[in-house]
Amino acid sequence: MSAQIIDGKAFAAGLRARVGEGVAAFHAASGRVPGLAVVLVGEDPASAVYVRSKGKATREAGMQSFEHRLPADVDQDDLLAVIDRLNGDAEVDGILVQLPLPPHIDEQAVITRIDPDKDVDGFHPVNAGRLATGLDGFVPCTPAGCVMLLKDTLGDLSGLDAVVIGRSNIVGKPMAQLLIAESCTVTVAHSRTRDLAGVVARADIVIAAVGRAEMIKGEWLKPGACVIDVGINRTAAGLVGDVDFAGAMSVAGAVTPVPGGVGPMTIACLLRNTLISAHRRAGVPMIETAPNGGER
Ligand SMILES: Nc1nc(=O)c2c([nH]1)NC[C@@H]1CN(c3ccc(C(=O)N[C@@H](CCC(=O)O)C(=O)O)cc3)C=[N+]21
Repeated sequence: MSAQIIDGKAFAAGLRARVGEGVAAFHAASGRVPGLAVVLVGEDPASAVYVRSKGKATREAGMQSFEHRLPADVDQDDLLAVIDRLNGDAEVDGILVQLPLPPHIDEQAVITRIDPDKDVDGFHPVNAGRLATGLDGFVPCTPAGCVMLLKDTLGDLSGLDAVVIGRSNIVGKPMAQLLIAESCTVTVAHSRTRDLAGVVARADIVIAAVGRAEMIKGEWLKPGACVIDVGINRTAAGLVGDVDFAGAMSVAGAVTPVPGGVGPMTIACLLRNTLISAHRRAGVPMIETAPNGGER
């Protein structure tokens, strides 16, 4: 038996096309085009690639892309001044500061400086609090994309056992919040979890976000489980996820590939959040772009 491969790349292309239609409708209603500002500090090649593909996707959706490149040794105060300027710029609906930042910069101070109502990454503590309490805000893009793929694959998630492996502020914690909101029974596992294999064995839904190549083994899975692999690990053998893909394929019901799974959804959800922000800031009601509801 072989699992269904969840085609995140195709789903994300559809979502980006609908966001593009939403951009055109917003332009017709408001006379302006949504804008996303991306700030890149330093010249890390992987980050530069991501920033370039975000800029390209932003323009393809009909939005404005503002790119700010700062040297690796930039003063924290100068970076904060750039954020202040973007916070006050009416053309900018979304601000993304590419992470990680160089070690001399206080990442939390930078994230907290972004206007929560332009924080399309959903990393500001105000947005984390809104998500935890069920208020409208911005949901982090990777977990939002994972929920869309889960609903597309499984339909209603209510009552399912979900295990989130990883407890980062960016993926694991917001992922758990979203699954709680979908009425799953949620377990959050991490590096100190005892008997990870035993925890995974009970799960109808497995979200792997540990950042360790092929750590989650196919034999651990409950037969028929839906496996969402958030990992992107560069190895000698190429790009691999946090899940042993071949092993998972012979036990699971459905699996996301790496690449072509969660990654493209992250960018599509970033564009969707920017469109949502533009509508909120202009006071224009928005037509839903996610096929299965999407997240706040
Ligand atoms: N403030 C901030 N927000 C982010 O959302 C953010 C960030 N910082 N720092 C870096 C990570 C990483 N990230 C990815 C986005 C898309 C793919 C993606 O599209 N991947 C493709 C191609 C992978 C490849 O070939 O390299 C795929 O998985 O199929 C991957 C990774 C966003 N990040």
